[in-house]
Amino acid sequence: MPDSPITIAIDGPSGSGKSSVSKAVARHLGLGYLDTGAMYRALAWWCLERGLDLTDSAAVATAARELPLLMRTDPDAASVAVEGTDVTEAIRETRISTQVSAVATNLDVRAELRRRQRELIEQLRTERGGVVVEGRDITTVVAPDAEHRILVTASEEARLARRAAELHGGTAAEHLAATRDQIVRRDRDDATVSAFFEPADGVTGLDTSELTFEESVRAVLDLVAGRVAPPTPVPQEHR
Ligand SMILES: Nc1ncnc2c1ncn2[C@@H]1O[C@H](COP(=O)(O)OP(=O)(O)O)[C@@H](O)[C@H]1O
Ligand SMILES: Nc1ccn([C@H]2C[C@H](O)[C@@H](COP(=O)(O)OP(=O)(O)O)O2)c(=O)n1
Repeated sequence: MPDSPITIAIDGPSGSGKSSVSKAVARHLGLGYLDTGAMYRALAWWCLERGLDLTDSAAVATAARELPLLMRTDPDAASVAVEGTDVTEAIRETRISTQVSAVATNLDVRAELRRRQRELIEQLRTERGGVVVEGRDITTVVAPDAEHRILVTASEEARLARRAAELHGGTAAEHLAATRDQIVRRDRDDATVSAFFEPADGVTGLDTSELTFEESVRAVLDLVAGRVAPPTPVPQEHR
């Protein structure tokens, strides 16, 4: 456990590598791991399970407040359960990936899930010495006071290729086309409620386009250890 609690906040668009890198960093540092995207996905899964229309904002907001969600935050055994059902795999299905933005762009939903995320972060700081928490609005809204704030990015080409390899086992043209909606359209929708393409003031950008997975993990560990200088603040008159 670190001497004093730390929160490492990581944001980024889909396929930038934030989930896999965050989990590896948490494992390496012995911290908790919180995947906030999984919380939005779990809510989408539960709403569909109950036959709710995802465009019915009031009904979905009520579902967010009632959601019986259990996030397991051990990076070696991270899982998500809703009402006692393990949905870790189910929430990764394409039907969820293509519909989750309808839930994630509901502002009442965001308020409720942010409240839960902050509670979990506090709990992990107390009980585990800290947390690596990743999503779209962690560096800016959920945990702007985090000890470390990083925006992981990658070119659209790299993100498409990574997702296509994960989902379809290859980067052939038809795989890339099938993946495009899940990445490009979803990021565009999600970007209407969070800013995750450019690092906010004080947030360090990390472009993983040309890095291997191991290099990305090492780059985050180096930033956290202070081995790489954080970005120089832009003087006021140059902003
Ligand atoms: N340089 C890299 N950094 C991070 N992930 C990479 C890299 N190169 C390839 N990958 C792979 O790309 C995928 C990224 O997926 P994921 O971590 O789920 O991204 P995100 O959470 O941003 O959507 C993983 O399968 C990961 O192993
Ligand atoms: N803090 C967060 C985390 C995720 N979201 C949204 C964005 C996505 O559409 C969904 C699912 O996020 P997730 O990180 O699982 O998606 P990817 O793994 O990057 O494809 O939730 C959000 O709005 N705010």
